[in-house]
Amino acid sequence: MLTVALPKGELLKNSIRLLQSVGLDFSAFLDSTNRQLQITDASGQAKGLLVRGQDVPVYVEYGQAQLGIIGYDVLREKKPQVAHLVDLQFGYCRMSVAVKASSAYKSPLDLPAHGRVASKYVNCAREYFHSLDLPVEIVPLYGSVELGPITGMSEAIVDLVSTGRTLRENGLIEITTLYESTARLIAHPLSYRLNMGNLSDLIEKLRKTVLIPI
Ligand SMILES: Nc1ncnc2c1ncn2[C@@H]1O[C@H](COP(=O)(O)OP(=O)(O)OP(=O)(O)O)[C@@H](O)[C@H]1O
Ligand SMILES: O=P(O)(O)OC[C@H]1O[C@H](OP(=O)(O)OP(=O)(O)O)[C@H](O)[C@@H]1O
Repeated sequence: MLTVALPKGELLKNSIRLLQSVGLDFSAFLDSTNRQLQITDASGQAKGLLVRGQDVPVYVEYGQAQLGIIGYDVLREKKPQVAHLVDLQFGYCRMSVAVKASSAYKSPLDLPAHGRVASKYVNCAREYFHSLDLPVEIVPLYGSVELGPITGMSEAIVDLVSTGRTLRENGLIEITTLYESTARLIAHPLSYRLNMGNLSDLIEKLRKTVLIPI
């Protein structure tokens, strides 16, 4: 039986809707009273694993799940050994550099050499500033990174922006975008190559569903 790793949080609802459109019903994961982390879909065709977004590529890389749904930002940050199959076109956000609106930094190149940049996405942040040849200290945080510049701990942040509301309500502005992100369908490379459990059929159905907006 095929196993699909589904991300908790922001991408869960749309992931479940997408799988429902190809006949796989994991809506039990949306029930707030549910504590089961592994369920079989209502038609008995596939198993679903409910995991933290960052962990989806881990289950897929190790082959415990043949398919997974994950934000492109996580793929950029973790560079897992997985097959990257379909842009699912939901979960839009962008990875941006932001600073205090009142600061004099209008571009990342205005940031002081050896200044601090707080981020949950340390690899993306490090790669970006390296590409600018601007040495900065990356301060790893697990969330609420907007507090970095507010408290004076860092000059800037590298973080996801979707509606822009969090930045606005915390007096920050974006000064550049590193890349845009949407949800992606990923697969365990060997299972994909060997077409385990007729994986290609399901992938094709998902691809078609994405082309016809749900
Ligand atoms: N406004 C948004 N904020 C954060 N992520 C978003 C947003 N919009 C879309 N996404 C996408 O949703 C994914 C999951 O985001 P979510 O906020 O649920 O988890 P997280 O807080 O990044 O991860 P975790 O809670 O596991 O540490 C992101 O990786 C990104 O691709
Ligand atoms: O542009 P917006 O629509 O306001 O969304 C952006 C916010 O959402 C994410 O945080 P999340 O809710 O994942 O919480 P976190 O700070 O714990 O990462 C991200 O880190 C921003 O803080």
